[in-house]
Amino acid sequence: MQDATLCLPVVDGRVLLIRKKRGVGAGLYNGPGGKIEPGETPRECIHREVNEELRIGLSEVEKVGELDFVFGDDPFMFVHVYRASDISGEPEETDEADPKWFDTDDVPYDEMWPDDRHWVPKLLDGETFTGRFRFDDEGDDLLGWAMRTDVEF
Ligand SMILES: Nc1[nH]c(=O)nc2c1ncn2[C@H]1C[C@H](O)[C@@H](COP(=O)(O)OP(=O)(O)OP(=O)(O)O)O1
Repeated sequence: MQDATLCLPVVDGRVLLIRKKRGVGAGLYNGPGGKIEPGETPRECIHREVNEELRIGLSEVEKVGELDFVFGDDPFMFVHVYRASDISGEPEETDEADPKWFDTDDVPYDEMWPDDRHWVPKLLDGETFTGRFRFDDEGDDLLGWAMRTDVEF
């Protein structure tokens, strides 16, 4: 099972997403983040990834969720989800990511992973959650999901 992180910065009624240029989910909008490296904590990972992908810092970072993705019968990725209430610096386009701010009531769910419409609204509402999402073998279609809210991390 691959461990990874995601962060959604939410500042002044807008959420910062990236159009991913390569890797898993390339072409989709997503929160910045990536795979946890050996010896790294999830928190260290999210700060490194956000700096690498957007050249910004995060502040007031809170863990809000854990997501378990399964492709077919195989575990695919376990993702630690963070929400940041502030950033430092101006998001820049890099060879990994193109940043874009969206109003929190205008999130582009049709251009995101299909699970996102189930958990991103909870993050935006200030809820905490765990979720398990089962896709087909290729990871294209979401076949089933279960979530819990009000989880302590
Ligand atoms: N179903 C899903 N829904 C979602 O919102 N984010 C998902 C997801 N499945 C994977 N992700 C995210 C989690 C994590 O932030 C990211 C992992 O993508 P990558 O493997 O491209 O990561 P890296 O940036 O570490 O890649 P490389 O450095 O290119 O190996 O994709």
